[in-house]
Amino acid sequence: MSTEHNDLEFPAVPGPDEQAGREAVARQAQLTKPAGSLGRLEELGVWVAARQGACPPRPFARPRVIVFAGDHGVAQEGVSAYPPEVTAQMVGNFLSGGAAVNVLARQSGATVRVVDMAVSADTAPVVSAHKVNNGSGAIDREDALTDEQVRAAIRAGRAIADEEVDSGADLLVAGDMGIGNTTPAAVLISLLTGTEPVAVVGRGTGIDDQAWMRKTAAIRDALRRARKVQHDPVELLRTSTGADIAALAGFLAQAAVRRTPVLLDGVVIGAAALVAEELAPGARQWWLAAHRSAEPGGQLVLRHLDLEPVLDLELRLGEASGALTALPVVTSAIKVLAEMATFAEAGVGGPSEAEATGPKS
Ligand SMILES: Cc1cc2ncn([C@H]3O[C@H](COP(=O)(O)O)[C@@H](O)[C@H]3O)c2cc1C
Ligand SMILES: O=C(O)c1cccnc1
Repeated sequence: MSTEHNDLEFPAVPGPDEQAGREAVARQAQLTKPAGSLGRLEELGVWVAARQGACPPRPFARPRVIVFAGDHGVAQEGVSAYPPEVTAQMVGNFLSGGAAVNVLARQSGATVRVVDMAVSADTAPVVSAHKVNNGSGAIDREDALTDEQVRAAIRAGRAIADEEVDSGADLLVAGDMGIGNTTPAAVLISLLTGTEPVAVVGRGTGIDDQAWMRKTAAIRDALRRARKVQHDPVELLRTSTGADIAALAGFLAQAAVRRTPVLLDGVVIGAAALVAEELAPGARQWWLAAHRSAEPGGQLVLRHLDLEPVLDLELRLGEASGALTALPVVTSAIKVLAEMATFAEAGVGGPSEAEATGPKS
C-alpha cells in the first residue's frame, strides 16, 4: 500500500522566462559573428538568459556546490572497487580541500559545502545537522530507509536548496560521495527508464568482471523490491536508495521551485534527477546537463529527461567534478552573449542579402 506524503508535495514548477530567451536569440543574431557560428555556446547563453529572466545574462555571481555524502549497506556486498571506509575518508579530503571537487571549484569560482546525510558513524569526520542515519539499508534485501528517514532526507534536501538560494546562490551544483552509490543509481535508472539492468550497470569505481556480476545480481534483487513501489517516488526513494540520494532528489526539485538553475553532474545525480522530475514535474527545465558520464546509465538519464550534455570527456568520478568542468564553458557562453559587440556597434557589415534570407542549401 502506498503511503500518503502530503507534507512532501512540491508546488508547481514555474517555467523559464521565454521573453528573455527570445531577446537572447535576437541578440545572438546581432553579434559580430556568422549566424550560429558559436554553436552550442549560443544555445547555452540563451538557456541561461531564460533562467535568469534577463538579456544579456550575467556570469554566475555565487555558484555553489553541495556534496551529499552517505554510506550504502549494499557496499558491504562487493559491488564497488573500494571499501566503504573511503566515503568518510573522502569527506575528510573534501574538508581539507584536496579532492577533485575542491580543485575544480577553485578553478571555476565555485564554493563547496559537504553535507553528511548518512556517513558511517565510526569514521565520519563531521556530523551535519541534516544527518539521517549511519548508512542506509542494503537495498537488495531490505529497505534503505524508514518512512520517517525518507521524509527527513527529502526535507533536508529541500531545506538546503532554500538555505543556499536565500544566501544568494545563483547556480546550484549537486555532487555525490558514497561508496556503492552507483548501485542504487542503476536501480532507479533501470526502473524509471524501462531498461534491462545489464544495459545500465557500469564499472563504477572500476570493478572487475566478478564484482560486475555481483553488482548486477544486487541490482536485480533490488529491482524486484523497487518495482512494487515504482509509481510512488517517495516510496521508491525509501526502499531503494539512501538518505543521500533522497536528499538529492528533494534538492534538485526545490532548486527548480526556487527558479534557480542547476548544473547536473553524472550518473548518481542523474538518477536522483529522474525521481526529482517525478516529485516536481517540469523541474528538468531548470537543469543543464554538464556532461555525459562514461557510466551507461548517464546516457539513459539524458535521453529520458531530453537533456543534451555540454561536455563528453569520459568522466566517471562524481563529486560534481563533471559539472565543475563544464562551468567555465557555461561562463564563456554567458560572456560572449553579454560582452560581444553587435554589428552596429562595431561598424561591421552584417550578413549579405542572400545570407540574411536564409541558409543556401
Ligand atoms: C577515492 C574515491 C573518490 C571518489 N569520489 C567520488 N567517487 C564516486 O565513486 C563512488 C561510486 O562508485 P561505486 O558505486 O563503484 O562505489 C561514489 O563514492 C562516487 O561519489 C569516488 C570513489 C573513490 C574510490
Ligand atoms: O558519473 C558519475 O557520476 C559516477 C561514475 C562512477 C562513480 N561515481 C560517479
